[in-house]
Formats: sequence, structure tokens, C-alpha cells
Amino acid sequence: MMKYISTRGNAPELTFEDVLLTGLATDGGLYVPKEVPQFSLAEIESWRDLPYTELAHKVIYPFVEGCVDSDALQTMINEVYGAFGHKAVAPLQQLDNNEYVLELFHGPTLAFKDFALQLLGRLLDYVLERRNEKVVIMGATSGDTGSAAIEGTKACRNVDIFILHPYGKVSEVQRRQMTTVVGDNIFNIAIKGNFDQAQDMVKASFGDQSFLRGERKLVAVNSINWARIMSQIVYYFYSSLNLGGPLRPMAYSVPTGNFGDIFAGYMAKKMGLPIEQLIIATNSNDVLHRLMSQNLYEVHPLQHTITPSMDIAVSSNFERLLFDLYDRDGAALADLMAKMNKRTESVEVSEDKLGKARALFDSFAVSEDLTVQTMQEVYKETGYLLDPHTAIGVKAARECRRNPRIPMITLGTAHPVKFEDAVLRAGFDMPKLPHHLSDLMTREERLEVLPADLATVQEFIATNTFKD
Ligand SMILES: Cc1ncc(COP(=O)(O)O)c(C=O)c1O
Ligand SMILES: N[C@@H](CCOP(=O)(O)O)C(=O)O
Repeated sequence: MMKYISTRGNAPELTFEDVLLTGLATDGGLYVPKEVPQFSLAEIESWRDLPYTELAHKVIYPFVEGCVDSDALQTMINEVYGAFGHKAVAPLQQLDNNEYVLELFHGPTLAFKDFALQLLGRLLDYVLERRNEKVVIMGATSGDTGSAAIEGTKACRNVDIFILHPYGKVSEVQRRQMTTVVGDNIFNIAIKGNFDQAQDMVKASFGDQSFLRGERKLVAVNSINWARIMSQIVYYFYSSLNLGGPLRPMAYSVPTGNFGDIFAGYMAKKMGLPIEQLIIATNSNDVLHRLMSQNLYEVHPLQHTITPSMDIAVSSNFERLLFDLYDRDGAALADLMAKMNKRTESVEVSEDKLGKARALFDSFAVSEDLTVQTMQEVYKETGYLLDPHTAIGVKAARECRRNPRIPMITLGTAHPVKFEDAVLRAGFDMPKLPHHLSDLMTREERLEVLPADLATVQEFIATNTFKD
């Protein structure tokens, strides 16, 4: 059975089931698999003709084995991805010779988050029914995680879900996708602050859950929850196999905020998939690009951009990569994270450790003007409208590509219909919302606006959790 350990080395080892029901480890770290499942090239190659659903089972099962029955997992996967709006689930769109976009926006909320959060909802139901437990989900969103989490768990009988988003700083479609979902167990909190403050409140609440009076546990839907990363690994395998992998390597460019999606690519490589290059593509909230290029970790004030989902200054999952760069030395990492989490001074990572990251990762930061220009450029070349986050990925791919003979795949993380400001600024008409969302703009909204104050937010959660 797979065991999970904390990146800071001072928390109990857990099974998948407990990791699913946990946010942060008790030492403040993030859980990662103790041993990474390995697949040989021959085994990966034998999966070449599998549909997405069967491939997903091959990749995910080793992470859940012993906790989730194999047939039950396949049933959940079939239900989740069978309901996506494209039969291929994650189709590739070709832009140029050896240049592709992997469309990850055919799920119900039109962003890549559906891949993991639809499955996470099913897994929670499965585990909570068996344990006869109720939990409280608390999550922070810069726009996409929130709606995908609500959509993925709205039918779960044993959860109340509280999603914090930064007031006025997500797009209208994103906000409405969260605030118009009807359900007594769904609560949207717009905090008067930014995403980092929301994420900090979520992490602080995981650290001290006494506001829930010991009666309920908190569960995470952000990518601090390993179940998120696990499901996102699958599409790296799927896209590679569709383009001749694993017999030829691939390169990926990943629009990055919390470093979850690109960490999933790094995991795919560790599991045996030949990946030659991973590109960290950021907007002007570019802490990771500055770290990679200048070896200086310095948190700057958060900027509000036309790519709101990537408006993140403190990138949670980078800790999982640092854990590997520090040879899985939890104590060393705990020291480093203590410095980084102060956020008031710059921190240097040892050149030797960063050198290991630079062998695989490149990075590029894309301004708003360049984002818009890339949307225009790609449309002119191909007639294909990119969402602005994906445009950041495409621009970074074009700037950082190491070898044009290797297919370069940019993760298409969202549908452009979610981002009116960017689409209009680039001079395009807004695409139509898909049928299931066609009345989104007239549905009734429900949300609570609160100050960015931990005690107030926790009081709101406790009151609404125990109201009956
Ligand atoms: C559309 C979109 N693109 C990119 C990202 C960045 O992904 P990650 O936070 O996993 O780096 C997000 C949010 O996380 C997103 O919603
Ligand atoms: N971009 C995300 C922010 C949260 O990131 P997560 O992947 O850790 O959930 C969003 O759109 O909410």
C-alpha cells in the first residue's frame, strides 16, 4: 500500500485515504508519495491505444491501491470523464509543426481543475460513506478551483463546502460559476483581499482546526491535497502517447500559479515518461521565474492581471519540488520554508540544488501586452482563440523551446469564454457559453462578502456548519 510522507519530515506517514482527508501535514508540510510508482517504457508503450479512462486507471491506481478498490476506481473514472464535453477528454489542437495545445477545458466548469476535482468528489463520497463521517471543505480560489470544487462535490452528502475568492478579482463568469450553484451545503465567501490572503487563511485553518470544535475535519480541494496532483498526471501520459511517446520525448509549457499542474508533469517524468523540458510560464506575478533565473526568492506584492487565475504570489507546490531538490531531507526543507514563509526578505536557494531544477525546467514571465499579442498572433496564424492563461503558456513555449524536433505541448488550462476582459482587449468577440451554462448570466447569485480576517471567516464557517 502506498504511504505518504510530509515534505518537512516531522509528521506521521499516512495512507491515501488519510491524505485525501487531510490538507497540510501536522508539521506544516505537504504530503508526497514515499515511493514514486515506476513504469517501464515497454509498459507505457503498451498503453498507446487506451482511451483516457483506461489510461487514467493505470496511472492513478498505484497511488490509491489498498484504499480504493480497483473496479470502484474504474467506475468513478468512467463516470467522471465520460461526462466531459469531448469524447477524447483531453484532445490536442495543433498550432504549427510540432507545436500543440492540450485542451483541458472540456469538463463542466471549462478549466483543467475539473480533471481532478470531479474525481476528488467521487473519492470523497466513497471514503466518507465507508467511514460514516462528515467533513468541511475549505478552499481558496483565484477563480477556477472554486467552481470546479463546488461542481465536483455539490452532490456529496457528507460535506459542507466553503470557498474563499478575492472580492472583485475573479472574472464574472468565474464568479457566477461558483455563486449560482444551488445547494444548502455550498458557501461562497468573497474576501476583501487577494488570493494569497485567502490561501493563507485556508492554511492557517488547517494548522489549527479548533474552530470546528473537534466535531468535523477540514478537507482541502486546493492542490495541497495530493489527490489533485495525482489526477493531473494522467494527461501528460495521454498527450505523449498520442504523439508517439514514450518512444520520443515531449516538452511541455505550463501556465503556472500554484505550481500544481507543472508538478504533475514533473511526477509523470519521475514515473518514467520521457519529458525533455518543462516550462514554467508565469504572468507578471513571477516569483518562480525570478527564482529560476536569478536564484532569488522574493515575494512581491500581488498584481491583478487579465489572467486572474494565475494571480498568485506564493506558490504552494514549489515546496514539493524543493523537497526533491534537497534530496528529500525534511529537516533542511523545514529550515528553508521557515525562511521563505517570512516573505519579508529574499532567500537564496543553493546553486547546486537550483542547478538540478534548471536541467529540466525553464521559465518565462509574460506581460499583459504580450499575452494579448500572443492571442492575436495565434488567431492570425491558425484561427484558434486561446484563453489568456494558455496564451502565456504558448508565448513561453515559443521563447524557451530547446529543440524544435521535440513536440512542444502547451497545457490549454481554460476556455476563453471565462475571460471576457482579455478576449475583448485582444479585439475578439466573446465566444458563446456552452449549452449547460447558457443562462449563467441571469441565474441568482449567493455569496457572503467578508473582511480578510481569519477569525471572521472561521466564525462564518463554524456558524454555517453547525446551524442545524
Ligand atoms: C486557467 C488556469 N491556468 C493556470 C493555472 C495555474 O495552475 P497551477 O496553480 O496548478 O500552477 C490556474 C490555476 O491554478 C488556472 O486556473
Ligand atoms: N488558480 C487557482 C488557484 C488555486 O490553485 P490550486 O490549484 O492550488 O487549487 C484557481 O483558479 O483557483
